[in-house]
Amino acid sequence: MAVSGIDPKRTGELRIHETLDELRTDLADYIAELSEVTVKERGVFSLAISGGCIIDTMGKLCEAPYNKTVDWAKWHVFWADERVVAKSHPDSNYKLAKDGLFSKVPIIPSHMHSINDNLSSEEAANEYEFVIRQLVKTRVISASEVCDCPKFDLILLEIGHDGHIASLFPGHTLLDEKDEWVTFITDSPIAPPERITFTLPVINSASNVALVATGEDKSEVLQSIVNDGVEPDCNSLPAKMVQPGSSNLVWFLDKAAALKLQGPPTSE
Ligand SMILES: O=C1O[C@H](COP(=O)(O)O)[C@@H](O)[C@H](O)[C@H]1O
Repeated sequence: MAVSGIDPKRTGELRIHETLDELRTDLADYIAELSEVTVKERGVFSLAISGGCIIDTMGKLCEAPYNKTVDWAKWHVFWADERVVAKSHPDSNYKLAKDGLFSKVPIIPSHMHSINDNLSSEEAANEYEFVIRQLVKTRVISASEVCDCPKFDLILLEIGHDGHIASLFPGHTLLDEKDEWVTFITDSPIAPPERITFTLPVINSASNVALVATGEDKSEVLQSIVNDGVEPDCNSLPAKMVQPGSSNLVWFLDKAAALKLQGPPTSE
C-alpha cells in the first residue's frame, strides 16, 4: 500500500511505497497520465530524464497496458544530464534509456534528443542548449512565463546517494549557475568526470518535477533532504534545491529509501 502526503516545508507530494513493484506501477501511471493530459493540451509531451536506476524504475512503461496506450509518437525525450562518452559506451545515459526502455516502444527516433557525442563537454553543452532553444521556438517545449527558461512538461530525476540530481553535485559551483540552460562539468566526483547537465533554473521551471529514490543506501541522504536539520549543510544538497515554485513536485520513494524519515505522512 502506498503512503502519500504533502510535506509542507517542501510543498511537494511525498509518495512512499511498500514495495519497489508498487512504486514502479505508480510511476508508470503518473507518467502515462501526465502524457495523456499534456498531449491533449499541447499535442506533444516533452520529458527530460536522468540516468541511473530511474530507467529500470520506469520500466513498466514498456509493458501492457502502457506500451499500447501511451501516445509514444507525441513524446520528445531529453536528457537532464549526460556523460560525455560515445553513445555506445556503457556509461552513456542515452544508451541506458534506449536499451532499457525506448527500443521497446514505438517512439520516433528523431524525437530522442541526445547530445552530440563527437564534441567536447563544453561544445556538447552549448549545442544541446541551442537544440533546446530551437525547440522552444517551435513550441515542442513550452517557454516559462516567469523567466528565460524552457518549461519541460516533466523532468524525472533519480536522487544519487550523495543527494545529487542530474550532474549537479553537492558543493559544486554549478549549483550557482543562473544564466545557462545547459552547462558542463569536467570534474564530476562520480565517474565519468565529463558530463553535461541541466541547471537548477531549468529544473525548477518545469511544469512537473518527479524525484525518485529507491533502496536503503539512499535512506540517509533522504533524511537530510526531507527532514530538516539532520546535517548542518543539508540545505545545499542539490535534491533539496529542487523547488519548482508553482509547478508540481512529486517524490517517489520506496519503503527502504524512506526508512529514516521522521513523522511519516498520513496513509491515503
Ligand atoms: O551519475 C548519475 O547518477 C544519478 C543517480 O544514479 P543511481 O545509480 O544512484 O541511480 C543519476 O540520476 C544521474 O543522471 C547520473 O548521471
